[in-house]
Amino acid sequence: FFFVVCVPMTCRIDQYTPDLTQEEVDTSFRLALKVWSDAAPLKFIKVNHDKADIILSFAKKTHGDFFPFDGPKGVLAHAFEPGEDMGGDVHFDEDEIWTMGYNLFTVAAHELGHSLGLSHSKDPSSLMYPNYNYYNGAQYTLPRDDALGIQALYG
Ligand SMILES: CC(C)C[C@H](C(=O)NO)C(=O)N[C@@H](CC(=O)O)C(=O)NCc1ccccc1
Ligand SMILES: [Ca+2]
Ligand SMILES: [Zn+2]
Ligand SMILES: [Zn+2]
Repeated sequence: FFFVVCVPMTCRIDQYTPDLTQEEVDTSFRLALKVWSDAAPLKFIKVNHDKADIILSFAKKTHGDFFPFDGPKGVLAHAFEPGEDMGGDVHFDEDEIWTMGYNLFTVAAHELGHSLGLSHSKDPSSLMYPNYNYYNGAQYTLPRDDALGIQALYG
């Protein structure tokens, strides 16, 4: 028997999108976080004050980092690998039309993989594959490749 210590990560939603209600955004993010905390000893704590490990926000075009978004389509979002300040943060391209389940959950789950330290996978069936595949948030199970990846980091 070994005692698994959960790695606590604080999360904050900085900017919402007009495409969805606050409740829908919170739900999509909660489901996306759960994908990872179900696969590795991670604990996500939602905070509202400033300091947080993972800050999620929506932005368009140039938005304060060196990776301006590109308008509709193309890049949908990006995330920074774990670290100080912008480390772990996730930015969603506001020029996309964000919808419930269809894509906010999927993109958030993919981006959070980056926030936790995972890079893109070559396995086309993985969540961390560079190209977008639709997954339904309801009965989603993390592909094996991604589960192995996150356990290599936090298992
Ligand atoms: C070079 C980076 C900044 C490209 C960017 C990405 O991978 N962010 O994590 C991105 O938005 N990729 C698109 C690729 C594409 O348009 O097909 C994407 O849909 N990312 C979200 C995604 C990718 C795979 C599975 C689920 C969601
Ligand atoms: Ca875009
Ligand atoms: Zn950004
Ligand atoms: Zn990616």
